[in-house]
Amino acid sequence: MYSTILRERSGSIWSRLILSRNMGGGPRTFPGGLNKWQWKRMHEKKAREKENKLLDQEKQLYEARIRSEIRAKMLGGGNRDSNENTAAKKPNQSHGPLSPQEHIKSLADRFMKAGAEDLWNEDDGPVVKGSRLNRVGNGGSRSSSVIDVRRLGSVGGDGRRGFSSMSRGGRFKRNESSCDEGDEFDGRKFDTLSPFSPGFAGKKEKVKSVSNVVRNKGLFGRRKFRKNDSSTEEEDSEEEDGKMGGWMDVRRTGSSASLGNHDFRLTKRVQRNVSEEELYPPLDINDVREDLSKRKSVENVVEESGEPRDSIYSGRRFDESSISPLTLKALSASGIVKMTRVQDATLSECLDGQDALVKAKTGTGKSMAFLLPAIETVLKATESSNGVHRVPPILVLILCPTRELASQIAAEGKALLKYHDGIDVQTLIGGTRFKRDQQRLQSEPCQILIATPGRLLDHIENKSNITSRLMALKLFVVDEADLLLDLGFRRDVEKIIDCLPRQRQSLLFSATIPKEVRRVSQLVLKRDHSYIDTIGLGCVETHDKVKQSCLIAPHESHFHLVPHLLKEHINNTADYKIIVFCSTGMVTSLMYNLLREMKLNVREIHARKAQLHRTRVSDEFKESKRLILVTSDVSARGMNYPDVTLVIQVGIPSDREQYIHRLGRTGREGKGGKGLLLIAPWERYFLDELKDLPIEPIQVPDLDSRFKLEVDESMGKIDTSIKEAAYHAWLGYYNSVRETGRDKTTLAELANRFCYSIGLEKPPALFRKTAVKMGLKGISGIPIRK
Ligand SMILES: Nc1ncnc2c1ncn2[C@@H]1O[C@H](COP(=O)(O)OP(=O)(O)OP(=O)(O)O)[C@@H](O)[C@H]1O
Repeated sequence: MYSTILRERSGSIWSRLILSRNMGGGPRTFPGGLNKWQWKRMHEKKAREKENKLLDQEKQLYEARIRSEIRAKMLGGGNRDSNENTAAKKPNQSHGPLSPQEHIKSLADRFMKAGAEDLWNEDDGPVVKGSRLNRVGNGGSRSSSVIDVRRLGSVGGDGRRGFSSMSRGGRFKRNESSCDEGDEFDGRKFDTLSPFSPGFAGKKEKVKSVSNVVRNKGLFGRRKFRKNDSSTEEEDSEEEDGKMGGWMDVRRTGSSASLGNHDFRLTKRVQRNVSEEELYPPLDINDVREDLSKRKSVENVVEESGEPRDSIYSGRRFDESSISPLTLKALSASGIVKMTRVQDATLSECLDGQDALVKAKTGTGKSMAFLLPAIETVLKATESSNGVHRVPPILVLILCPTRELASQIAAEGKALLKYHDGIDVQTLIGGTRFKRDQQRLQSEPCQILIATPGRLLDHIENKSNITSRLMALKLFVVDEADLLLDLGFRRDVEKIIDCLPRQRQSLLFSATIPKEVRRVSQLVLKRDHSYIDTIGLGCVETHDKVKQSCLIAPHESHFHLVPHLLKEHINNTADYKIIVFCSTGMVTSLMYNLLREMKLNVREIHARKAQLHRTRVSDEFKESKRLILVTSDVSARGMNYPDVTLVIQVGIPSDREQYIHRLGRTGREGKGGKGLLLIAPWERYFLDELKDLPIEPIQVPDLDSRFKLEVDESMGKIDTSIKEAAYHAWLGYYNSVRETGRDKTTLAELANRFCYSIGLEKPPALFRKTAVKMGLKGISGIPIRK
């Protein structure tokens, strides 16, 4: 009956349409009171949606088919295709439109630029015991390898490890992704790459560990990864600070959510369920011996140079190198004569035009290690060019994660260019007007550009003439490379790389280079790049002169303990300079307000603050003594605040690397310092990640009741909205930490304890949508807004 009515109704509509069309001009109104164009647009939209849905379904089916195919091969079906040659002869055998080989080839095309083509090969796929390993080994014959780093990789003895652990849904590495407010995470999904994604095989690289040059023959297992599905702040989408990602579980890890107007920091830490040995099989003992003996001989050289063992300097002087006299003049004007070890180890390699991945401890002069070759590159290119450009091309591009760091590197570059006429450095960073950037780039052309990825990409995508100016690029530097190649930034970096010429030199620098980053570094670097590690095998990334301690105390006592610890340090250190790191911007803000109420000399920096404020405070903190800076992770990387005497980290950092970078704000240029990690008993598990670092546990100090009262009174004076925002941020942060995020009831309890400890009478309600996203709807203790 309904269908008859419908037919009748639709019939009447169509007959009316036809009738009116015959009358000319078409109907004035369509069903629902829509006009002709609205009606047309509605149908177009519906068609598009349908098409997208179909495409999505098709994509999912395709991926599922490939996954099951791989799983089948891994779980005993391996024999079916054990002969890779056979597989190679039968493309399209069972993968519908694309065989794995074709698929890899298509991915290879995407990444096909100098150095990246070898991320992929036709053999990529489930590896059969022996055969692949042997082939890779043979392929590596031209290497003068000391350590077969291939064995570090996930393709181990049975040749299937990396892949099999993945296909089992295994986790690879904790995922760390933390974003401070204003990051670019806002709701963007970083989609899953194909199961074949970063599968790297059979590659070579030179590995130079202070002295020893080792060829890395390829350490490449497979990873499937997905950026956290997290949404954060809406405010400044360009802000990159604190934007971090990490390798993830094959499955989506934890839940995360938008916290509306509250800041958010996302961390997913995924515990391994495959052993370290399984992922990174042990090195051959002979290789290690050879490596160590080489290292010893270099250490002797360093000792012979007259520099103390723990000195950051190598003993070589800059005037012994081939850098230009004008740069030398600028160096000596700044009182810089001797090279640090990282500068010594990298300078000749970088000046030779080699690609390099460089690891050196925090505060040892990495910026200068890439700025000096950058200047030489410009000099060389300008000499050889005929100088006919109306606007000089950008010859050097330096990418770094935060605005403050970009400005700092630019200032250092300008100091080195003091006596060079006609060479200039510019920055492209968020927090400034886009149009103004364009005008500045036009009116004050530069050869060296220092940029944060988001803003540079904005310029590239908005078709300002930056893309054409980048066509002549000679040198591409990525500072804090592990962070920029991690998932939070990698897509942007990939897009930027797509705009750069293939013929270029690339340098990656960081104080921490996890093995995973070594693997993906080939997205940027050429196959034959050097790996220069001035820290060395078996040595820790932190400085001996920095005394590290850990204090484990209930979370609700942290707001009492921090002022106590600060006062204690201030009383014992005449020229104190302290940085307090908090987990999110809004918690930073709360801590800042508390310390200010307690009449401490304190400043705050986090991504919620306007750029003008951030720059002003950062500059002030650089120059000052007897000052406390409370900050989120925007200050964790690269910032060179001289003479910091103490770094306090409140709550667990996003990962081991972040702990090292935060700690690295003290003990710079070979000086001493102190670091204190303040965590709650239930955060103790994080210490496992730091177990190789010399961290001393310390006793929880006794706080007298008068002091506690003083803190409570000061807390009482803080605006409730700041506390509520801090509670939400806290909840968001720990909800996204895997260990705490998966047990929502416990999380709610912990959050409530935090809430009472900051003087809130009851937990502030969450938006329903937010609670749903966070998986907290219906959890007792989590109030929802009506
Ligand atoms: N050869 C040198 N002699 C004296 N001072 C130097 C030398 N090289 C660099 N410096 C100074 O050392 C300080 C730290 O350098 P820089 O910020 O480049 O360290 P970094 O290794 O990049 O640290 P991070 O890992 O935290 O980014 C700076 O003030 C820099 O000017």
